[in-house]
Amino acid sequence: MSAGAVGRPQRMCVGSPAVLAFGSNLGDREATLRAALDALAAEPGLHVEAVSGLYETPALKPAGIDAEAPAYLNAVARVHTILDPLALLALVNRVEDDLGRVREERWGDRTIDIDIVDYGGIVSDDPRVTLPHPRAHERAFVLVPWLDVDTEAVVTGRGRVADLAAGATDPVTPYQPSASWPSAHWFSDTGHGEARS
Ligand SMILES: Nc1ncnc2c1ncn2[C@@H]1O[C@H](COP(=O)(O)OP(=O)(O)OP(=O)(O)O)[C@@H](O)[C@H]1O
Ligand SMILES: Nc1nc2c(c(=O)[nH]1)N=C(CO)CN2
Repeated sequence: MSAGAVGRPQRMCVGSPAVLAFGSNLGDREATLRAALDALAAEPGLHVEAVSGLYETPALKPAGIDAEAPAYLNAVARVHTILDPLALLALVNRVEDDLGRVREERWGDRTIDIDIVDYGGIVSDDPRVTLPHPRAHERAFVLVPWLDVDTEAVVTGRGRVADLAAGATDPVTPYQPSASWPSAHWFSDTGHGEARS
């Protein structure tokens, strides 16, 4: 045992930090996002450390912004998890399925979408879970909420989230959540949701 270790409280830090992006443009969007957060927070292998505010964003489709489609609410959460990337993907896919996600057209309207934006800064070209998320660096609807939970965040290989957000052109409007939407440091200390004041 090294000198100085005796008697000093040690915090074990196993697992990896990860960043999840959430979007919803069908149904009760805020309630669905909140249900997704609650479902993830109830998982023993994952700790939700911080949750962004909500942002309303026009739907981005393969042909560009679609002003006729229902607008999204987007949010980002910073988590810590002992799940590896594929297990984390399986978990978020299960949460999506439980919340009525239907997979039809690419970038089609959906009750819930959960993407793994970053996992410990690693780079992977596995098509099942590409890291960092291959389009996160160009999406203001990911970058702006991400800044809420980590002002110093970096997209591996792309640069600082703050700089990328400043250069992204898709419109993002802060959305006033209900009183029960979690504060930015939800779960960080107590493990229980604390409402945004
Ligand atoms: N980082 C990642 N996070 C989530 N899914 C990923 C990731 N990398 C690859 N995938 C794969 O992408 C596939 C399609 O996912 P999904 O239907 O959520 O895409 P999308 O949300 O419509 O589009 P986009 O990926 O542009 O956000 C999934 O089957 C999943 O295996
Ligand atoms: N505004 C907005 N547009 C999207 C979003 C999203 O979360 N927000 N997600 C998509 C596929 O992941 C496609 N288009």
